[in-house]
Amino acid sequence: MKILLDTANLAEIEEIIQYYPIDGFTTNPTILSRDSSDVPATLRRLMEISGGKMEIHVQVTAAESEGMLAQAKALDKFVGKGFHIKIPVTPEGIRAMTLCKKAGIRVTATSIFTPMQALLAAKAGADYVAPYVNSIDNMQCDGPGVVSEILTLFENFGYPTKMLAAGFDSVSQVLGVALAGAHTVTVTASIMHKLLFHPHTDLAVGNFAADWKAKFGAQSVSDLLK
Ligand SMILES: O=C[C@H](O)COP(=O)(O)O
Repeated sequence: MKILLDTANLAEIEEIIQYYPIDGFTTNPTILSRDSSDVPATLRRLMEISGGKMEIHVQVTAAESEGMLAQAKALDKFVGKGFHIKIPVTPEGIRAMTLCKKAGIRVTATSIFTPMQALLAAKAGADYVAPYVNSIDNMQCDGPGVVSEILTLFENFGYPTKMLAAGFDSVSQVLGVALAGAHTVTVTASIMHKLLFHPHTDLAVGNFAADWKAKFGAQSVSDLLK
């Protein structure tokens, strides 16, 4: 399963990529307006970090399909390898997805809340669909369940479209979509840390260090081999 970071906060990103195996970045207009005062510079830094090996998802800001296609073409030329254009599943968006696929641009259908929205995006040629798991949960529906239904639809009809589950607020939601078979998830920095954290891991590591120090003091295990 691929793990992307749902942020354009470069300080956060630079810290996280030192520790975790990250496969790319997703942004949207809200994320970029919150995290960036110079969008081309932010994208350039993401491209440097990626080195052409990671996914970079950037969303259209146009409301109609021709504008979406023009923005997708410009962004695709700017970002290059790993670029995906994010397009919401409005009627104009579905039309834009078909146009972008004809232009050879990889498409992530976004703002998805129902299996039928995902099915229409897949029919329009989307490479990824991005349902917002926590928002679906908060509408008293089942976010991971919707992800699972979408994957069943893709399997039923043989669509190659992949799942990019997004909009998480808990580790259990990420586990839920992973168990459902999501190919990729995008998470905030905070969720990324929580995927690993467990107090008993910290306790165990602390106990190992204390037991070692009590017997061998400051010597390390490799010091003993000398
Ligand atoms: O780009 C999509 C975001 O991951 C959605 O997150 P949100 O549901 O927390 O707004």
